[in-house]
Amino acid sequence: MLKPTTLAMILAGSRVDELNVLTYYRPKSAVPFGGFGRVIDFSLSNLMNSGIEQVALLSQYRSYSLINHIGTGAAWDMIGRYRHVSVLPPFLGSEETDWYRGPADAIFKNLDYVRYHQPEEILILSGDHIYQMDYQDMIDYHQQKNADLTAAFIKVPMGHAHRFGVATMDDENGSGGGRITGYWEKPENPTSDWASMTIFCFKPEVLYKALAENQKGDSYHFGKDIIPALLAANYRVYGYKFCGYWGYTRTIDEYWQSSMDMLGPNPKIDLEKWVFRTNLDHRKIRDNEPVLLGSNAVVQNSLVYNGCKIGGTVKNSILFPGVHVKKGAVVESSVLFFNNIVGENCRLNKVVSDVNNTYLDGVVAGTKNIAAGPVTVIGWSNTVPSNTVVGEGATVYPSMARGRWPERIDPGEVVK
Ligand SMILES: Nc1ncnc2c1ncn2[C@@H]1O[C@H](COP(=O)(O)OP(=O)(O)O[C@H]2O[C@H](CO)[C@@H](O)[C@H](O)[C@H]2O)[C@@H](O)[C@H]1O
Repeated sequence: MLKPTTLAMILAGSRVDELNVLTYYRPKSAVPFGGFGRVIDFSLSNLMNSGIEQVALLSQYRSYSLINHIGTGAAWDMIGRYRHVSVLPPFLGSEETDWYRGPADAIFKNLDYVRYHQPEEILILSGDHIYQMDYQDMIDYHQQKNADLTAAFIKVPMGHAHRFGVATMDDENGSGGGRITGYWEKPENPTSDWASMTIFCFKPEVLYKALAENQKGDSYHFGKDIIPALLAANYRVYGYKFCGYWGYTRTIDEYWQSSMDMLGPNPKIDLEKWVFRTNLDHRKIRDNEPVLLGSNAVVQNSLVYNGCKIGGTVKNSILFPGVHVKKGAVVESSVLFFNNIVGENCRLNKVVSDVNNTYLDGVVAGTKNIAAGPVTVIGWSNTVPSNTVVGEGATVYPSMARGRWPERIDPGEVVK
């Protein structure tokens, strides 16, 4: 008999078209974030800090980097007799050979796994977001209300509400939350600015029944299908209000902004206060030598991880392990993933650069207007020839063959 407890199922499946080249080879949850980790580390660290130790991850889109990153789960202390993090990719069933048709279907297809754990409650959450939250507070609220489903909501600017599932609650002004009185999935003209964070706490029997019913339809989403069905059947559906920071990072601009939110004198994401863990063995992060600052190096307001070598100037930027910035080069307001090499006298402004990119000497990439100009994105494994100019807001796809590079890439151009 297993210990009855909370079982967490992390939805880590999707590609997210708006992040284009960053999710070309990996799901959004596996996108590097914060100078040494991945987006998924926020959910996993939240679970660890909330004392939730039975975790499964559902992924079907190019899961390789995610599986590698999770490893044994030891990074989040999730290894032991009653502690684990399992990756559940789609499988060939005994009768059918289906991919997950949507998040609700992904959970449905793994219900035997869920039932085996005999959870007291089931926490379903997206692995795609940047936030620090104690799920235990939400579970306490769920139990206190004797709710069938509790979903977490955060206030967003009204102008953005159409991008989310939004709800009205019967205790609009209360601090905790309230019973949900109306729910709309990505409505054209929203009447509420409380956005669903895709964090759900279910009573197991209610979830099992709702997912079985949902299989009769042809759409398999929690926001679009499951919540409205439960509300229509008069189940006890509650909203839990979250007041902390939430980085949605759905677009490149949001990804860049959330990264910048880690800098400054009062970062919005404090990795120290709420313990943040990542797998230090993945990509051998643990083995990186100390940062080497050359005699002319200038580093201001930046996160620079071990394994970096700086000979030039780095301002308001995030450098993952193994980044080299050679002498005379200036990197400003940029995020450089693992093992980027920035050659002499290069200038990178507001650039997000995926892993293993090399900028040969004299490359100029990005905007002159850091405050308002667009982000420039360079997909992984590119070697940018000397003196190339990459215009602001350009997107370069991964692994552009050497030699095919134009001398100049125009602002906003997409190069494949
Ligand atoms: N086949 C699959 N297998 C496994 N995981 C999968 C999957 N397909 C998607 N996922 C994951 O499920 C979560 C929800 O993704 P969706 O694409 O269904 O919704 P979207 O993110 O647009 O909006 C949602 O997220 C916003 C922000 O939380 C809410 O406001 C809104 O109501 C909600 O629909 C994501 O974490 C995604 O990675």
